[in-house]
Amino acid sequence: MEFLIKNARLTGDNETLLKDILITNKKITAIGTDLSVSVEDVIDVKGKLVTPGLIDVHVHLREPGFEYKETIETGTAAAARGGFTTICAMPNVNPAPDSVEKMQNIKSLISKNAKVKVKQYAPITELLTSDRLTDQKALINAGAFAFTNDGVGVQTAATMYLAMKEAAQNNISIVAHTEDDSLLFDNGVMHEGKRNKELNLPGMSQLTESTQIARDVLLAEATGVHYHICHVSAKESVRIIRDAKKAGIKVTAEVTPHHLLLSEEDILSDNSLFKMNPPLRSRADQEALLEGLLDGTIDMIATDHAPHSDEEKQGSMIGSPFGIIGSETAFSLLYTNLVIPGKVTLDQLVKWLTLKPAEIFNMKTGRLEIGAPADLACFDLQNEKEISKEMLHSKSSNTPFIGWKVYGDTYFTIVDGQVVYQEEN
Ligand SMILES: NC(=O)N[C@@H](CC(=O)O)C(=O)O
Ligand SMILES: [Zn+2]
Repeated sequence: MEFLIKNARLTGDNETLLKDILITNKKITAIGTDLSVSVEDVIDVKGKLVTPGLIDVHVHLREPGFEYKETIETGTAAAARGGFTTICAMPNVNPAPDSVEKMQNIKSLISKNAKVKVKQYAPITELLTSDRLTDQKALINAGAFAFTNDGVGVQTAATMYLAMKEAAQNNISIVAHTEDDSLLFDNGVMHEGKRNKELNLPGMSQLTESTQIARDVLLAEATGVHYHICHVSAKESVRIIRDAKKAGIKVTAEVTPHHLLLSEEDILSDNSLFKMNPPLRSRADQEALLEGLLDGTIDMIATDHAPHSDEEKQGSMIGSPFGIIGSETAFSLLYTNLVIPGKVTLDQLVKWLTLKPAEIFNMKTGRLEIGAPADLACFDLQNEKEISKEMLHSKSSNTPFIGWKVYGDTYFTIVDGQVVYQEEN
């Protein structure tokens, strides 16, 4: 099996230099200008951007247990539609994969239904909410990618400490949704700041996040584990991570597209499409996240694709679940709103979505080089599109970005040399 992608713009090269990429048996086998090979299968992309397939270390596929929101099939179709070729699935499904048997069940659903590469997280503790640690060694043998209780924070320092000690020995990462429930007062639905008061909605303090990060970086230092922080949202968190990195602690962090592109000020009314955890914070927090990404404090961008049904996500924030989808719009939104205005470069954006997660989580993909797996994405930077419900492949459409106009929509996505998404005309 051999095919050729012609006239691709690659990051790192001059915009006008176009290259050809040869794919043989699932691998990239040649990259060059005017590759003179005779293959039958040729896609001429006419100067469109070709990148390594994007990597998303934070998605919710909802299967098993919540198939009305998303399935492995629709969630991976959404990932492919967004240019993602490797995604890491969170364990807050039902039942959560906290035993070998449950992990094997999810792995077999993935091998039957996934359209892109899926790595599966296992819980840090049984049921995600108990203080009983899962059997890390057994779950690693069953294929666990890393350990996280995402959706909820690990509430006691002792539990986190013991989990980290064990993970350090097993040479595996602890990935944390940081939220101290004891600092959550009155069932907050948005950032405790200016706008929640104007809208008369209960707030969630940034302290729930930043204080738990402070605790955890010290535990990470003591145990030597690799500690990765999910969806950082507050400027205080950025400061702690920056200091922890300076101190040589093995901490890494991700930020979502929505926390980079929106703040509480964009919430004009009580609309559940703007409800996510952590919430959109202040303009100063939003700016600190971009600064943190630019100076290397924050390592990568991850979507936190969190589908919920229309019924669940209509009306008020009060009573609706936290979370918005993100796989399909991440690249185009970030390209349009960060690269075009010159806040970040295209090379930086692509690295935060490919090489950085690959390096930190030891993945072979995420690189466009000879010998690498033929996981590729192609984006159309020339034509503008409006984000609409109809274009989405996810089962859900809970995103506040519907109606936004973007450049950089996905043209095609290739996994192991197979086209898994192609734009329809
Ligand atoms: N981010 C969210 O608001 N929701 C996520 C959970 C999570 O990632 O914390 C979900 O599972 O819906
Ligand atoms: Zn989370």
